[in-house]
Amino acid sequence: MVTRHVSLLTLILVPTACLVLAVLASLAIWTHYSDLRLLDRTHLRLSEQLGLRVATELDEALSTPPILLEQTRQLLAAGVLDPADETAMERFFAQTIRTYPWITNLALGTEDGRYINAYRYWESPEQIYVSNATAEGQLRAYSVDDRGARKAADWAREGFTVHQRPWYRAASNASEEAVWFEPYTFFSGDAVALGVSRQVSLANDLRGVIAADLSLNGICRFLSALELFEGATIYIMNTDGFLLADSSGVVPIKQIEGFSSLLRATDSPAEAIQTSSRRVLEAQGRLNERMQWGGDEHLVRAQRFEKPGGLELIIVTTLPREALVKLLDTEGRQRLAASAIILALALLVCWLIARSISRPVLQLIGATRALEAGDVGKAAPESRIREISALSRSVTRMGEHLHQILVSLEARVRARTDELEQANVKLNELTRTDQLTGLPNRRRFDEHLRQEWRRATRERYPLSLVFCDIDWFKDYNDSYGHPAGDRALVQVADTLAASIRRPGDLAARIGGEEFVLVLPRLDEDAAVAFAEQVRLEIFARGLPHRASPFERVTLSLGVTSIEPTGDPQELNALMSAADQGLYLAKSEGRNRVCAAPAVPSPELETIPPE
Ligand SMILES: Nc1nc2c(ncn2[C@@H]2O[C@H](COP(=O)(O)OP(=O)(O)OP(=O)(O)O)[C@@H](O)[C@H]2O)c(=O)[nH]1
Repeated sequence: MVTRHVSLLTLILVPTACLVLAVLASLAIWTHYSDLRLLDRTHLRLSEQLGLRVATELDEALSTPPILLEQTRQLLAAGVLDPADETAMERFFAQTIRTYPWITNLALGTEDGRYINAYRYWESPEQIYVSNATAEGQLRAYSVDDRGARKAADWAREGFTVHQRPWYRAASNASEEAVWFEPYTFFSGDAVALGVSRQVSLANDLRGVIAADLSLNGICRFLSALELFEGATIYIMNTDGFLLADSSGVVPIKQIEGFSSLLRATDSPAEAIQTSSRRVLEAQGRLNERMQWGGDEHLVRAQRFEKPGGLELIIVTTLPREALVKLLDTEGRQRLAASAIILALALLVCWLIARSISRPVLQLIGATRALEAGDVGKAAPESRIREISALSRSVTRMGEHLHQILVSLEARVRARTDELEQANVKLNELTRTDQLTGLPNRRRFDEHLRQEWRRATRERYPLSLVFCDIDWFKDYNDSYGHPAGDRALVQVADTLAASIRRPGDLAARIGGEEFVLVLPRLDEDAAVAFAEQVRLEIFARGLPHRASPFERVTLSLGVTSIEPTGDPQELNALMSAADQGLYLAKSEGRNRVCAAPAVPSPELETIPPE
């Protein structure tokens, strides 16, 4: 099976990156769904809060007319104000509406048909007017100054019947409670007004009706000033479906042939109002549902607003879902960007971590490969990671240990090699030495003879060879025993060894009781003299030999000499001549020296020089 290898960097980087991606993706999904839930909650809460704010504002604005009516009623009842004193009444009305900027009209109508009022137009609220009508229907209007005194006549009209006015009729049909009458538009066409009227008792029990009107344009301004996001609408209508105020910033009035009138919400040019109002009216002003228009889903919330005196209004908010989603999308994009940055940073950190782990590991691999290659002296690289550092120190120690082992091994091998070499020298020596006598043996003799023969050839001097053989040695052994024979051999060997003193001379044992002397630089005569000397020395030692006619141990010696020319047959000739000399010595009675000339002959077996 083939093992697939993965790098440490990949092993750390890929799973960590996948993990980070998975966490970010789960977070994104979770956030998305939690955003949607939050969106729905926010949607609802926002429309509730908007409705509440509008209701509060409306309540405050609409609380003024009834208060003014109550104040006027009390003053009339107490006789402080006298309807007969028109000038005082006018001034009181003019000064009162000047104090309340949203109040557009304060009026009194009496049962006997007289009428007194103060009013203002919406486009020039600073300018106050008064008007008054006689029981005969002559109506006169005047502008007034800051103190409420008539400044100039404004306009006049005949045939004014106060009892026909809607506000008068509304109150006179009711009890003494304040009654809200139908909303109306200013004949100037720039405001929608809402008013309240009530019956009052005047001096001498004469009954009359007082009324206070206020413009809803202030509410319109308040609605348009609310910070609604794009596509959101808020409007107020009455239960008959007439639009009183909305957040568009335009007063909801329709103009037909120079006359202004109230606009039905279902006729509004604003799609949000037109579409939602129908459903709101069907639901009688209580609604909280999602509706679809303009390609977006809207949350439509309607609440009723009621005040004593029969005022029933509906406050409607429509909030598009898309706008909120867009807000969330902006948030989402920011979150996405932040996530991308976090992801990039996380990947960078992963890569740094992976590299900080893999790099020292790779360096460690390098160090162990160096160890493998035999480079044991190097320290493994250090790392800041504790575990890798421990591993690195361990590899270093292993290297040092290996180094020590190697050094001691080398020392031991050197020592062993030295010992072996010495043993070899010794062994070599032993293989060239005769064990019994300690003299060089046959092998050493052969080497030495060749060596001296080559040198004598080179340097052109004579080379002599002497074969020595103990006489009647078999009988010696037979007479004295083999160990005694050995001792005799050793004594003869000692004598021979002692006889040679010059470099190049050699005394060797080449057979049982056979010895040889190699004598370079001696010619035949000198060699014969040397051999004679040796024979005499052995003889002189007087080693007893009862089986010998000389009654002592004696030597027979065969001498030969040559001036070598380099002919390989010369070595054989030397050997065979020395042997021949020895044969002569034996055959002529033993205990003597005989010489034989060394003659190289092709019949002789050739001893190779090496
Ligand atoms: N003790 C002892 N005897 C040895 C050794 N090597 C050879 N010999 C004996 O030497 C004797 C040699 O005998 P031969 O070759 O017959 O010669 P020889 O008796 O000396 O007679 P000639 O040489 O003719 O005088 C043999 O009996 C061998 O056993 C040795 O290392 N120790």
